[in-house]
Amino acid sequence: MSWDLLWSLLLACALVYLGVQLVRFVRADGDLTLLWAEWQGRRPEWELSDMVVWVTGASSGIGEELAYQLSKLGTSLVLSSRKANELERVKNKCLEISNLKEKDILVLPLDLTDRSSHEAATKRVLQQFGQIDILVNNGGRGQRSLFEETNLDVYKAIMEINFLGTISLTKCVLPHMIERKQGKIVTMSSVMGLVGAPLSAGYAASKHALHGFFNSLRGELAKYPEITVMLICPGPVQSNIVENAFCEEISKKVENTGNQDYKMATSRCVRLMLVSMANDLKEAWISDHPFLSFCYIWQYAPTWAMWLTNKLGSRRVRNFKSGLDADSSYFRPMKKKSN
Ligand SMILES: NC(=O)c1ccc[n+]([C@@H]2O[C@H](COP(=O)([O-])OP(=O)(O)OC[C@H]3O[C@@H](n4cnc5c(N)ncnc54)[C@H](O)[C@@H]3O)[C@@H](O)[C@H]2O)c1
Repeated sequence: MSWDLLWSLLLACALVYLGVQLVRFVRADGDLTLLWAEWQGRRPEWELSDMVVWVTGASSGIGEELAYQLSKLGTSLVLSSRKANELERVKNKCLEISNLKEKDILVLPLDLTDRSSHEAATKRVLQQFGQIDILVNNGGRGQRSLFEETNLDVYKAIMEINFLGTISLTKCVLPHMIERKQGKIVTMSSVMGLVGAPLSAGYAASKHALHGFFNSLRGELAKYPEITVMLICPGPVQSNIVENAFCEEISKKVENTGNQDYKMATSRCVRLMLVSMANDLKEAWISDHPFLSFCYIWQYAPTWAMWLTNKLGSRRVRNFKSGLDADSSYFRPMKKKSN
């Protein structure tokens, strides 16, 4: 074989390899550490069964799906949110689809804003299971309104739920994890904890606050290497988040919740959360493109990202002002992975 032929073959192989990597990157729905963990890392099925997991916001959306996927892994569950009936519904479905028994699932209604109740709730969980291996701080609310038109009470309320409620529950559970020198504190942030976007200033602020808080707390816990502090940052995911979002006034509801087809399937988001938990990832970005690439641009070229945000954001605001769903008119439904 001549050298020319050999070089051509090598070049062709290299191009195919680069092509495959490019396609992988374009189809990616997680950051690079997460994709690596999914490909080569520990399986949730090996790591998470037999644990006790406390999920807040378990009555709908991501928290509800998390309860289902965890139940199939055999984890004991504590299901919390404000809505007892909905939690019972989720519990019954968990019992139906898994081998868990009645005693393995505790329904524990809890309001994140009622901070004085968090200590007693923690005691109740310990009384039932004797331990908490994972706390998933998932409960939260979105916001969709312009700053100029939004009452300050809305910003106060969103910080009470998404930030103060989350750190209050963490403060109650952490001493128990420290005593055992092990545990995982998994907090639901968002792509909006990494970037900003018009109409969501209060929501983005509450999620950015979680990053500042938990990234600092992780340092304080460095002497307990078996305690992991994790931040999960999903892009748009199918759930009730828009329906439940705050608007200009506390009592007002979002008028047009729009079409959810373009969003990531809830089951896929939760599968990637489980992979992140099994592999102790400190931060995981879970999102389809273009939101995922937006996170990279925001990190590496913030000024360009902000220029882009202004371009795309002004259309978002226009949609919102004309009564359309702010987002869905941007995106064509994309073919999605379901798990
Ligand atoms: N769906 C998305 O596009 C998306 C993207 C990024 C991050 N998130 C985050 O995921 C988490 C779950 O949201 P979701 O999308 O499933 O929305 P969702 O509205 O379907 O679920 C929110 C859950 O939080 C609970 N909750 C709300 N206020 C509460 C309170 N005061 N006390 C206790 N529980 C309360 C609700 O009852 C519900 O169970 C939230 O923290 C949200 O910010 C969602």
